[in-house]
Amino acid sequence: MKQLENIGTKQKNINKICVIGLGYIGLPTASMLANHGYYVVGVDIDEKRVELIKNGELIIDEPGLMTLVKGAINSGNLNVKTEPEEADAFIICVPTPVIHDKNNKDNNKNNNKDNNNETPKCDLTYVLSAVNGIKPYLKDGNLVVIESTIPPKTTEMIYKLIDKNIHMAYCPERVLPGKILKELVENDRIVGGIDEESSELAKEVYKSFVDGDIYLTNSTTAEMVKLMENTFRDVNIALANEFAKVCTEMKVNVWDAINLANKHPRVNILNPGPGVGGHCISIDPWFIVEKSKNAELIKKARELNDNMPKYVCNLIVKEFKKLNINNPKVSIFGVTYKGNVDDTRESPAKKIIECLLSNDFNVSIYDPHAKVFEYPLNKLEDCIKGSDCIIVLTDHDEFKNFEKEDIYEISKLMKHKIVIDTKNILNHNLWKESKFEVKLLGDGTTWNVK
Ligand SMILES: NC(=O)c1ccc[n+]([C@@H]2O[C@H](COP(=O)([O-])OP(=O)(O)OC[C@H]3O[C@@H](n4cnc5c(N)ncnc54)[C@H](O)[C@@H]3O)[C@@H](O)[C@H]2O)c1
Ligand SMILES: CC(=O)N[C@@H]1[C@@H](OP(=O)(O)OP(=O)(O)OC[C@H]2O[C@@H](n3ccc(=O)[nH]c3=O)[C@H](O)[C@@H]2O)O[C@H](CO)[C@@H](O)[C@@H]1O
Repeated sequence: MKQLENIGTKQKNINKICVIGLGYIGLPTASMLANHGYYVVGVDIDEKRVELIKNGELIIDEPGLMTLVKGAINSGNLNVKTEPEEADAFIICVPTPVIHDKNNKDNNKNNNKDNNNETPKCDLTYVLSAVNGIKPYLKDGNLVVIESTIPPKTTEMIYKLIDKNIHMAYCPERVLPGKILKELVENDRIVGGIDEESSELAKEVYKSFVDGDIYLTNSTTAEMVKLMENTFRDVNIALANEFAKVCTEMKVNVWDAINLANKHPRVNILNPGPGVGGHCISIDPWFIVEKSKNAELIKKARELNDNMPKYVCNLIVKEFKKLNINNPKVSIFGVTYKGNVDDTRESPAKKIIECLLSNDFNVSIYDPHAKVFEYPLNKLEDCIKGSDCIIVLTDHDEFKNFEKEDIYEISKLMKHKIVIDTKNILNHNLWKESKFEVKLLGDGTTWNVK
């Protein structure tokens, strides 16, 4: 194993870049680099995905992405395949999900209070296998960049595993799904090199397409910065969710209360909802909890958000008992983790559906964006036929834009006219005009139970 400071002279010209992992992050990044003059080899272990990309077929529902990808492929600057090859730089964009490790001794040590020995931790399997995959092609002087979100000190750990005289940096990705192409160019970037030379070299690569500022730091600080950004959002959403629960108890409308509280010049409360999903905010804070014994608030917020689906389900179950509707048929509107995206990873809808099914509800699902889901997806009409209630779980534009006529047509197909809005996105007056009883998450005035 080599020491961090033991780095010799390194080559500085980067012309060819290998991007490992062609998902939501790797594919836009590879295409962007290719469209900015680099020769890029995009690598994914998923053969089907590689074939689809080669044929210019849509694999990710992200505005403008496929045009960018097709442009890159047609220019001859982007070649996609299943195996890496020699290059000047390698950028790793593979998944970093969480695993629930019951036997993690660190958990016992770090979280002595309220510890159920199941604190999730980062699954580095994909990152390590990507690193192993590029090892045979690495040469002295190459640059290796990790973009995958990882726990603090992981870049240093991986650097020590590589038996070559390379540059290395952690450059977290900060783009917002739904606005990836815009934010890829406009966002400021953090580049955390294993040393200053590595930071400078990585900055040169990103400078080719980033209009935002590029800030240099060390790799562990960059790792913390990424995790702190998503934790900040998670903790603030947890606060909004807790307010929703309290307001339901108090028979207050949390949305009105938040709106009024946000009139204060230094208050900006986020939106409550059925839970926090996606491959980022719902998992990244665990990477801090895993490494630190001081992350009490972060852990609590994560648990609170993770419990929202159960809270929503229990509220619905109790309300139906009160309404005396047995074995209700409910129509779920939206199962992606948030509005106008196709990604269902860690979606709160999954947990809510599981819970409703276990309470003998009949469940049918409509989602105009989701392509793959654990449960069958239906057309709108099939989903609502004979239904007792619509439950809106995702803020898709299609739901916001229902017009009076659409709602009337929906109402004709339903058995009972109840709609539960967990995102506060429907035009409630229009639904009421079609004789719907509207129940709003966090509005205690609309629920019979609390
Ligand atoms: N999705 C986001 O909005 C977002 C934003 C910022 C950061 N991130 C982080 O970026 C990373 C990637 O996330 P994503 O959403 O793009 O994931 P993704 O699942 O969409 O894509 C990852 C791709 O990597 C491929 N892959 C897995 N192992 C591989 C290997 N050894 N070699 C080559 N390919 C391999 C998979 O087949 C998949 O196509 C994660 O760490 C995530 O936390 C994601
Ligand atoms: C700090 C930050 O902004 N990071 C972004 C985030 O992207 P994201 O798409 O995961 O983030 P969100 O849009 O916040 O959605 C997450 C979940 O929270 C729910 N939600 C949201 C707001 C709210 O007020 N109430 C809620 O309940 C929403 O429905 C959904 O389930 O992580 C990416 C990867 O690291 C980053 O790159 C990207 O910058």
